[in-house]
This record gives sequence, C-alpha cells and structure tokens, in this order.
Amino acid sequence: MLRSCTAGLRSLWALCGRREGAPRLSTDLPPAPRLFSTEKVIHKDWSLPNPSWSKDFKLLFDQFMKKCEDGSWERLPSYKHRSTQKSEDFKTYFLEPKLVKEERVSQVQLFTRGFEDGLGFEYVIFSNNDEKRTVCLFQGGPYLQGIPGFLHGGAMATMIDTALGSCAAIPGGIVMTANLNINFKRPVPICSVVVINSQLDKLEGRKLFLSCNVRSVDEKTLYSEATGLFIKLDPEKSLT
Ligand SMILES: CCCCCCCCCCCCCCCC(=O)SCCNC(=O)CCNC(=O)[C@H](O)C(C)(C)COP(=O)(O)OP(=O)(O)OC[C@H]1O[C@@H](n2cnc3c(N)ncnc32)[C@H](O)[C@@H]1OP(=O)(O)O
Repeated sequence: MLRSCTAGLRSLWALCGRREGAPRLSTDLPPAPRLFSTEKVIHKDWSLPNPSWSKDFKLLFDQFMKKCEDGSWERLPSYKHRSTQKSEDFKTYFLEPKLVKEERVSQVQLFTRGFEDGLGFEYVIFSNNDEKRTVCLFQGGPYLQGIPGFLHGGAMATMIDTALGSCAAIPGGIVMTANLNINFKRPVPICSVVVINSQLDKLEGRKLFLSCNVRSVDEKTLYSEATGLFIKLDPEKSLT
C-alpha cells in the first residue's frame, strides 16, 4: 500500500507545505483506504467549553475567540475519534494496516481526549499561522495527579508535546517528535489553568525547532520551559 501511493505522496508533500490559495490537500489525494471505522461515532469537538472549565479558563477562551474574529487567530478543533485531515493522511500513507489489530480498531482514540469531562486533559489550542505560534490553554484534571496536589510531570510533558506538535504541524504538515527537552521549574497545582505559548524558532530542511513556556494565567509563575525537534515525515521512508 505504502509503495503503490508514490504519485499521491508527491502531491501530498507538495501540498503539506502549500501556499495560500493552493488547492486543499483532501481534494488532491487519491481515495484513501479506510483503516479505522468512525461511522458510529458522534464527532464532538472537545476543544469547546464544558461545565468543568473554570472561570479563568472560560475567560481566556472568550478572549482568544475574540482574537479569532479578524482571522489572525484560529481555534483548532479536537476530536476523540474523528481525525483531522493530517492524521487521516498519516494513516493512509504511513500506517501499515497489519500493525493495527482488527479487534482494537474500534477502541482507538486520541490519548489526550480519553477522559470524561473535567477529569483529564481539558485544553484548547489557538494558532496564529502568520506568526507561526500557538497558545494552548490547559486545565489538568484530578486524574492527572502526580505528587499529591500537583499535576504529573508526564501529563505536563504530554501537553507540551501536543502544543509544540500542533505548532510544528502548521508549516510542517505531518510531523513527529524526535526530541523533547523540558525544564520543570515549578509544580503545577492540580485543576489549575496554565497557558502554553509555543513558537517555531527555526526550520532547517525537514527539521523544525520549536520552543515553549508554560505560565500561570496571571503570567507571574513560570512552570516550565521546553524545546522540541519535530521532523517532517519523508514519504519515501517507511516508519517501521
Ligand atoms: C502525526 C500526524 C498527525 C498530525 C495530526 C494533527 C496535528 C495534531 C497535533 C497533535 C500533536 C501530537 C503530538 C504528539 C506527537 C507524538 O507523540 S510523535 C510520537 C513520538 N515520536 C516518535 O515515535 C518518533 C520516533 N522516531 C522516528 O520515527 C524517526 O526517528 C523520525 C522522527 C520519523 C525521523 O526519522 P527520519 O524521517 O528517517 O529522519 P532522519 O533521516 O533520521 O533524520 C532527519 C534529520 O533529523 C535529525 N534528527 C532525527 N532525530 C533526531 C534527534 N532525536 N535529535 C536530533 N536530530 C535528529 C537527523 O540527524 C537528520 O538531520 P540532517 O542530517 O537532515 O541534518
């Protein structure tokens, strides 16, 4: 399957870095074989407010939604099961069907969306494509505790990876994390809201260098700083 799609891949890659006005990826690709059945799933967008969101979270969300009105910022939708076009393309061109056991297919879901409302990762990402940066608003729920009262470092790392990865995907298209370095400076109180500011620092061939910081809503506390290297996948290379 991987090899037989070479022509489609070339156009995929040309389009991943597409300029404004260029045709959208989904219309230019050959028909994608379906590896995951999503037909019986309700496609809820999980990056919208729910009753578990704190007042601070909703306030910040509203402020960023206002910034979206002139088109400079964009809220990225987030689905538990349904995929974005990029992840569909990833499945089509890089995932070998034999790696996914048939009986597990219906259970597949996005790691960060695998919790009930308010219990795990509550987050929304806004992107500013011109400035190549994103802002992720994140409220870590009670199931993400590490040291009592504080967020697990792995949960923070997950959100940092997600925030940086989303930022890298703007110019990079289909990318994977190759390296992630985090300095944890202050522990994050459980159920508090933090703001992750990510930016693209350098683009070097297929390598995207990014950095981010994690701060409290009032910006007074710097919780973490991180850098990440993301690699734009090469359609000529198998991942396995
Ligand atoms: C996924 C699509 C859906 C998108 C949906 C929508 C977006 C929604 C966002 C959600 C965000 C989720 C964020 C979670 C993201 C993960 O969780 S990804 C999972 C964790 N990462 C992995 O499993 C990656 C495992 N590693 C690999 O598969 C391979 O090493 C890679 C990263 C694909 C690179 O392999 P490769 O394409 O063969 O590249 P390779 O030729 O080895 O290296 C290319 C260049 O990078 C350099 N390089 C490679 N690795 C390193 C390294 N670790 N350190 C330094 N340099 C390195 C090489 O030296 C080389 O440099 P140059 O010689 O060109 O100067």
